[in-house]
Amino acid sequence: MDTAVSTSNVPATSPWLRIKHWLTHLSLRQVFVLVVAVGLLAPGVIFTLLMLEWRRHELTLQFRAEQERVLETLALGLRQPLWDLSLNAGQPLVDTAMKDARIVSVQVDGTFPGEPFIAVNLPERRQGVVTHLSRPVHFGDQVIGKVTITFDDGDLRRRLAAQGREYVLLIGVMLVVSLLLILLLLDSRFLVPLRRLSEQARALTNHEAPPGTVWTREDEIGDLGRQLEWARGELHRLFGELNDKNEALEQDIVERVQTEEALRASEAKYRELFISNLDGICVVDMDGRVQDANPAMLALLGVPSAALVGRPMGQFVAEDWRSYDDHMMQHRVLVDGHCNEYEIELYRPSAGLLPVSAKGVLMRDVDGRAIGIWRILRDLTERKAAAQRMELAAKVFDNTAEAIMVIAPDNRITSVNRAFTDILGYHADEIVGQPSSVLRDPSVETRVYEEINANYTNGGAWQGEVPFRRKSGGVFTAWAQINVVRDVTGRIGDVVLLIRDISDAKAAQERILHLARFDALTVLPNRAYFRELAEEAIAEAHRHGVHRALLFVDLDHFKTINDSLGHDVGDQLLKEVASRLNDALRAGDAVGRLGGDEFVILLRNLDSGEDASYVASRVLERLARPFVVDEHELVVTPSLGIALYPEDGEDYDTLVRNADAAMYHAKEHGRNTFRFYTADMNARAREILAVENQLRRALERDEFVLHYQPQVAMSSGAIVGVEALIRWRHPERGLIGPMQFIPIAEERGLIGDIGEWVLREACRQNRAWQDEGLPPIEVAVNLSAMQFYRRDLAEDITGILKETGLDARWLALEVTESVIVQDVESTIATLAALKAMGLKLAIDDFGTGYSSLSYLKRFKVDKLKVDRSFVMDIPGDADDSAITRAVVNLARNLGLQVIAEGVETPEQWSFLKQEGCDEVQGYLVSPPLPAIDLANRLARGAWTLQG
Ligand SMILES: Nc1nc2c(ncn2[C@@H]2O[C@H](COP(=O)(O)O[C@H]3[C@@H](O)[C@H](n4cnc5c(=O)[nH]c(N)nc54)O[C@@H]3COP(=O)(O)O)[C@@H](O)[C@H]2O)c(=O)[nH]1
Repeated sequence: MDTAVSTSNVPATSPWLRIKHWLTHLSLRQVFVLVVAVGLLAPGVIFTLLMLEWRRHELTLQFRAEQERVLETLALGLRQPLWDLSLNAGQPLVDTAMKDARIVSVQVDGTFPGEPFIAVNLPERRQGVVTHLSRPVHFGDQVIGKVTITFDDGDLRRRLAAQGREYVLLIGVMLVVSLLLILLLLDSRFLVPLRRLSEQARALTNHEAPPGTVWTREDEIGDLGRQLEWARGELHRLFGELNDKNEALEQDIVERVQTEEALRASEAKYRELFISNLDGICVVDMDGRVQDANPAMLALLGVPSAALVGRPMGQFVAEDWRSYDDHMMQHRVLVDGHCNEYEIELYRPSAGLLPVSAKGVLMRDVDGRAIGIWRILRDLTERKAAAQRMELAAKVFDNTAEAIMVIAPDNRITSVNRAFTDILGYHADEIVGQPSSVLRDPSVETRVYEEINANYTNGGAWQGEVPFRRKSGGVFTAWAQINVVRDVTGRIGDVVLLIRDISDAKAAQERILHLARFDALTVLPNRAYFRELAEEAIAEAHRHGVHRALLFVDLDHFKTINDSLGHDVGDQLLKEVASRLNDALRAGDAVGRLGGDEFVILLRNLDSGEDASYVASRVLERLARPFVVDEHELVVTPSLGIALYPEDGEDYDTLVRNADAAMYHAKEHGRNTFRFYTADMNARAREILAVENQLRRALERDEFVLHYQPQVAMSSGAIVGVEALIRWRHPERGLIGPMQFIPIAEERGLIGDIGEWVLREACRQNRAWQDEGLPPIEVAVNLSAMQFYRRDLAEDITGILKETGLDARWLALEVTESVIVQDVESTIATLAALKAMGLKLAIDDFGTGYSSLSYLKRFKVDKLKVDRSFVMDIPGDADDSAITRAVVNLARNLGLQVIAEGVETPEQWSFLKQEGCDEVQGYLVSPPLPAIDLANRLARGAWTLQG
């Protein structure tokens, strides 16, 4: 290889060198082939050339002889024709000669001048070299002409070339055969064994150990092969030994390198440990002088290396601790080889004293002699602070008001504080070691606790309300703060639980929430909370496409009771009403108090509007029974308005507004009833609002006026009294009847002032009539419930009578039956007081209310007024006739007067007269009249049926 490289690098400067270079690259086989080829080819070529030359010479001689013969023949043959100058005789001879293809031309010249005698020329026969041969033609001794023949040697050349090719072919075949034979011999005898020898030699060179080769040949090659085989065996053995030694050596080297590396690594590690150790470490010699110090030690002392190394370590120990430290070094480290940790203070030149823990370890050399001391110092500042913190934490742990419990990862309680034992009732000994689940409230599903566990496990902390069970079994709600303590790997360690008993706060919160949501008096949902409930129910109904109903409930004349009997009674009544409303509802329905005497009912379970009317009827029925409050037996009727979802409104406000409008409608229709909302009610509600506003100004503007309807005695036809009936001279709407504004005035609390005006005006007018000299008559004034139950009613009337100068006996008060039964006891007292003043008292609309006969006896009234609804159909209607008859009889039996109102027909008159009714009032006699007209009627005298 090396040779090849060097050889190839030799520049081929000369052809010889190039050939040499080429030859060195030839294989042995190529060399053999080359030698054999050259060896065979050279004699072959020479032989061929010689043979060819000899042949050419032979053929040339033969060709010359033939030329001479032809020339001779022709010269002889033309002797006669030329002599005779007979072309005919000469021409055939020439033509015959021209048949020889080697003759290009024949020219026969005579001795005469001019044209040749015969000339035949075929130039196309010229292919090689031509020779011109001439011979004189003798006739006798005389030369008579000359024959010239031009010969072409092309044929001769062709024959020579063919001969050459034959020789070349022969030599070629000989060469190939010879080569093949030689190569065969070469291969079997030389090249193959040589190749084997070469492989053996290569194997030796490559230190390989091929299988042993057996040489049987007895020639030089066999000898060489055997020698090589021996050498191979020897080499193999030697290499084996060498390899073993090498391996052992390598192993040795590897081990040594490893040991050195381990040593270096260990040294580096310990050096690194020394350098990076957070503890201050220094080496001091046996005199106590610092030999080496790590960065932590320098940092601890706050000095550079130069200020420490070489100095006695004792200089850096606080003076108070120096002898103790010395003692530890001398008597512990030097004697025992080491000492346990002890505390001293270091003196730091620039930063004062530092508490440290100190340790010493004796250093020995290989012979065990002490050569120094390792001094290890650790800053105790943080540890001391931590200890203080721990101490503080322990104090906090024990003295905190919140119960603290620590739970180990296996869910067992590992420690609790004093507050824990106080709050949960367990002594620490009883609870530590127990599973935390003993504190669970058994009524709460385990799943809830598992969820809490999962929450703080995932988040690391959790806080919230958790129910806990005390040792006593009692359960309380606690605010628990759970914190997970994780180790540096993030694994959950202990769990710390802070438990604050919030049962009181919770109760207070619930109370507050309750107060915020529920009406304090009735404990019904208040306006705001009821709205929430209703809006929820509406949203739910919207989702499910179902119906809801809202019932607006307003108590009729509740204000009267409140004002007359006081707020305590009113409150009690409202509570009772609330309770009865609740009782009237089915589960799922709800009632709330909007304020005052206004309640609202939410019906969830509703199939149709009929259901709502059913509930409304039940409410009416439940409230119909008298309420007994503080010995007062009170009758309170409600008016209800019903609005349906979604027909009458799709939101709470609309539904309430429409139910309210419907409720007013119910009030307008006699109260104690219910009405479903209809679209026109809102218009009516607006109208009512407008009326209310105008009513407030009507008194100031003197827009009220009284009409008087005569009441005549049936026996004489004389007008014995009048009923004062209010009218409103509305600036735009003209004269308005009381039914259109009295209920509104009552509802809106305006009736007090209006009623007072009516009383005063009626008394004034009656007195005026008397002053005019008209026959004295009673004037009956209607009292609304609110007026009737006013505490100072008697006082007011006394004042008015006094003011107007009317004698009390000419004033009658009409109170409806439904009003007086609202509070029987109060009524009795009020009626007695009024009676004592000398007034007349009549029960209006008698028969329509719920008065009991026993009460009637106790009511000090003078007159019963049969309601127009009974009179209307007498005598035709048997029931009404019977009722009217019964009322007349009752009055007579009780010693009361009886008056029938709404008498319109003579038949009614006759029936009433026949039954013994005392007085009548009605259109038959006269409609209500202005004061002046009434005065005229009075002046006219008695009324008769005919007149
Ligand atoms: N608290 C007060 N209430 C009052 C006052 N003024 C009237 N009212 C009450 O208003 C109701 C309606 O009164 P009014 O429209 O005046 O009707 C009275 C008569 O006009 C009517 N009447 C009388 N006779 C007939 C008749 O033959 N047919 C018929 N259809 N109606 C008739 O009856 C009303 C009187 O009824 P009553 O009081 O029950 O006797 C009415 O309830 C009044 O009480 C007031 O100042 N304060």
